[in-house]
Amino acid sequence: MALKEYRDSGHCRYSRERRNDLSIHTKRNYRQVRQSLSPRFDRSSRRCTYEQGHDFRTRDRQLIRRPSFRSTSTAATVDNDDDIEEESNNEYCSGGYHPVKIGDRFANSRYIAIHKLGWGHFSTVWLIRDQLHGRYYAMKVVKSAKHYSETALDEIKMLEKITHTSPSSVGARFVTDIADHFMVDGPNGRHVCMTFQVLGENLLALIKRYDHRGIPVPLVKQIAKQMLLGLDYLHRQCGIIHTDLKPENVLMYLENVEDLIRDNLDKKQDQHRRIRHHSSGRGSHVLPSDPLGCSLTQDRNKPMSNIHIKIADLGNACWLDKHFTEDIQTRQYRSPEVIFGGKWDAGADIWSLACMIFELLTGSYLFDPQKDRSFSRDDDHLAQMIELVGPMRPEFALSGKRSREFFDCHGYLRHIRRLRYWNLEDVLYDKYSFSRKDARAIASFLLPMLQFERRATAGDLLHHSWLEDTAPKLTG
Ligand SMILES: Nc1ncnc2c1ncn2[C@@H]1O[C@H](COP(=O)(O)OP(=O)(O)OP(=O)(O)O)[C@@H](O)[C@H]1O
Repeated sequence: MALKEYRDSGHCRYSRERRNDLSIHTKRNYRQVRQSLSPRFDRSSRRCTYEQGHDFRTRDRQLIRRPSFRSTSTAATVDNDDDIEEESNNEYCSGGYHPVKIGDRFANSRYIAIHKLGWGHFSTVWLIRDQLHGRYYAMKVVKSAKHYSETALDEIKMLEKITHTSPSSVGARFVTDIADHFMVDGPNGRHVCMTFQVLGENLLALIKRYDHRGIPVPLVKQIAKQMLLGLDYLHRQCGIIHTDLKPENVLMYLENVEDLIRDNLDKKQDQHRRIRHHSSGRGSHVLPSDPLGCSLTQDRNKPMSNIHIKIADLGNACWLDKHFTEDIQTRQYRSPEVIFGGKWDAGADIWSLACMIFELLTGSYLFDPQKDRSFSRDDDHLAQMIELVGPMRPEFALSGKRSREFFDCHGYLRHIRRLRYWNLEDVLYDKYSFSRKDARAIASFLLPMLQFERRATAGDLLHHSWLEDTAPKLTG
């Protein structure tokens, strides 16, 4: 079965299909309908945003603050997915990407471009060598248009806060920090550049490696613990909310990365030389992303027993006390308060984390709402949440700027009246075949993160019994 077909899109969708033979919900239409992307420009935050429509089972999920609707990772290149494999040559234009060539020098010749690691809508990412210390870094070269540069400058402030607040605290190990930043001038304008530690594949690649059947529980526990330590550091010590947590934005850390890079470079250089020669002849700027992360993880069939992750891509992050936009979070990981325009805080990240952990355990989205003739994608999303977690207090449901679009004056959903409850423990047991004991333990860990109000904090969750035997051990 094709990977794309295999990956289902949320247990609730299936549950409705299964249970609603004659109900109004049978009218919900789950055909794969691609809606056109409709750009909205958020003037208050100077950020262009996109709402991507129904596009389930594609690898990449919508991104909000930046006009970013597709990015690719090294893993995508290797898996030959049906994603767009490289950035568009058309975006090498004024305001767009900087045309980096292998061997180009940056920051007064301190850094030299070695090869391409990946790209996003916002930037291209390059392996560079620091000529001063002989170390390797990943360099993000951001598009030059004003809103990209301004967003990147905000990102740098937050990355510097992360880097300097308490680098020796255990949580800091699980969040990406910044090594250097500088500007580069080129034919398409002035570009912000940032350098980072070189990391490996993202967690979506790991989900794929396990054929979307779920990552082994001990590995998921390690990821959950590290994510919570990282988030506790981000939220409590740095005062930062990530706002776009999802498997794509969590990268795997590589041991002995410098040695691995050196081992891999020789064989790749020939290939690059050929590609550079080939592409320059046609006036193309696009070099293929090198699947460095994949080759560096070496034997992909070898069972993994330990994992070390880093929370990455702070490009959509904001301060606890200064939000740049109210349009946050990728659809499937979006919290209810964000959907109905209520107040949100660091708890929004905790909601996303619960969705992410469920996905790591099962290979499926926790929520993947779809629109239909009689209800919107937001209506369906809120309905799925209530079906899983239980009813919302009317005061909570009606507390947002957009609440009246979705809820009547009693706090009931306006457009979807008939709900079928299916609690998380039963979903894990019935649909995903966890034992009753495991299902209960997982649900007891995830449900405090899915509370509509008084959601657990990262610090609270670190002490949950589900993570008791998982490293790193907490002191004190
Ligand atoms: N530190 C790193 N080490 C290795 N590869 C990296 C690193 N950072 C980013 N990459 C690679 O570059 C790709 C693009 O990075 P990233 O997603 O941060 O870019 P972006 O322009 O912010 O994209 P997006 O459209 O996702 O917002 C990643 O998918 C990954 O493959």
